[in-house]
Amino acid sequence: MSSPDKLTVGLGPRAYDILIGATLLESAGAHLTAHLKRPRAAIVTDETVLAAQGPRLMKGLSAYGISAETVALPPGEATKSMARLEWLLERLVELEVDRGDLVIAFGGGVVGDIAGFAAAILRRGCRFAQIPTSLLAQVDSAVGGKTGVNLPQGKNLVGAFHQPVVVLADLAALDTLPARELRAGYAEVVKYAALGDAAFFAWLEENGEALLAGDRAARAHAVKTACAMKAAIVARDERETGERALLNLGHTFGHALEAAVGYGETLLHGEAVAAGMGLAFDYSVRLGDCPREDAARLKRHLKRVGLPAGVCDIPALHGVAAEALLARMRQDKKVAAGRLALILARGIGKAYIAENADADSILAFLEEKIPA
Ligand SMILES: NC(=O)c1ccc[n+]([C@@H]2O[C@H](COP(=O)([O-])OP(=O)(O)OC[C@H]3O[C@@H](n4cnc5c(N)ncnc54)[C@H](O)[C@@H]3O)[C@@H](O)[C@H]2O)c1
Ligand SMILES: O=C(O)C(=O)C[C@@H](O)[C@H](O)[C@H](O)COP(=O)(O)O
Ligand SMILES: [Zn+2]
Repeated sequence: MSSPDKLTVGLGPRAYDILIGATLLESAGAHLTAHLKRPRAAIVTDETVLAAQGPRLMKGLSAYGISAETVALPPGEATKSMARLEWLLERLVELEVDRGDLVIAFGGGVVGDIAGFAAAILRRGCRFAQIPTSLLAQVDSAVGGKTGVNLPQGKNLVGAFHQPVVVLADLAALDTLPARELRAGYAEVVKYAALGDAAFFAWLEENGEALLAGDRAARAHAVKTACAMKAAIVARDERETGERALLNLGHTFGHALEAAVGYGETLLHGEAVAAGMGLAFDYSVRLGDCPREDAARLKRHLKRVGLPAGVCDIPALHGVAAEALLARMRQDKKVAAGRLALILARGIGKAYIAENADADSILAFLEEKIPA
């Protein structure tokens, strides 16, 4: 059994390791023991993950004498709600989870975001660990400490920065992830390449399809590359006062698309981000900042793996009012003093923060991009 790869998120007193390997669920107890004050943990998961991967984790805890209480949420984006958060907090209180205990977020980004937020506010703050089981969570959401839930008006509008104490990314868990979910997670992988690493983008063009088809080595490379990039950015800008906003590439448009269709199966977060990246690159071309060929190359790759590259690829959004999307974009957390900020690109691997983006020009752009 080979030992896992280790990266560190260098946040001083809140620094933590990201372990990436193929048998981390079976050895979870070994990696969690140091963080436990008693041999007991509260696992927050969803019903699908519990059925697909739960037995591996339970074995990996009981082998080290750790008992676990489990709270299973319904799967899907709709779970990231205030109502479900209250329900979860009440379950954790019933289980007498205290400040000395560890909450384990075991699942995709939905579980990680809501469980992390619950840990952040339960008894004014409990520690939590991330055990991500989706590609999206392994490459992005489990790292960096953004936690929260959605409001009907917008994504992640309520939340907190709360860092985990450790991240265990088990690549074998991805073997049971449905193909559509894998592809949605792949969009965030493309995001890392598109925002800051042109060589990684070229690697994805060569290896992306193999990664999606199950190539474990390719998955390991993608998880390590994305996590290393995210860890470095988060260590420099934990609370998104500057460069961390680059991780929002595709999200200002994407979150508006997600909220417009309602949170659920119609449009997954990763799919919305893929379409949002296509829009961000196209808008950059329109401003004269990005070569047309780079936007075309990005969109070609997204479409080749089956992801949407714009509103035209999302039938549920055809005919949506541009003003309605812009209104949702105005709820974005990067808005400051009423001014919109967008993450745009000067080319593949060259994202930048465009503060004070022009609302009229965005509206005209959206009107052009939304099919009737
Ligand atoms: N906090 C952050 O930094 C951050 C970053 C990116 C995305 N997010 C958030 O993450 C969420 C999306 O995460 P996601 O794509 O993981 O969605 P998800 O959590 O809904 O998981 C996707 C689906 O796959 C299932 N699943 C997960 N792992 C599985 C496995 N190993 N085997 C079988 N089924 C499995 C889940 O039950 C779910 O149905 C969004 O809410 C998004 O806003 C947060
Ligand atoms: O970690 C970050 O920072 C990100 O922006 C990662 C995004 O992929 C993620 O979807 C995040 O939740 C979006 O953050 P938000 O602040 O726009 O809600
Ligand atoms: Zn995202």
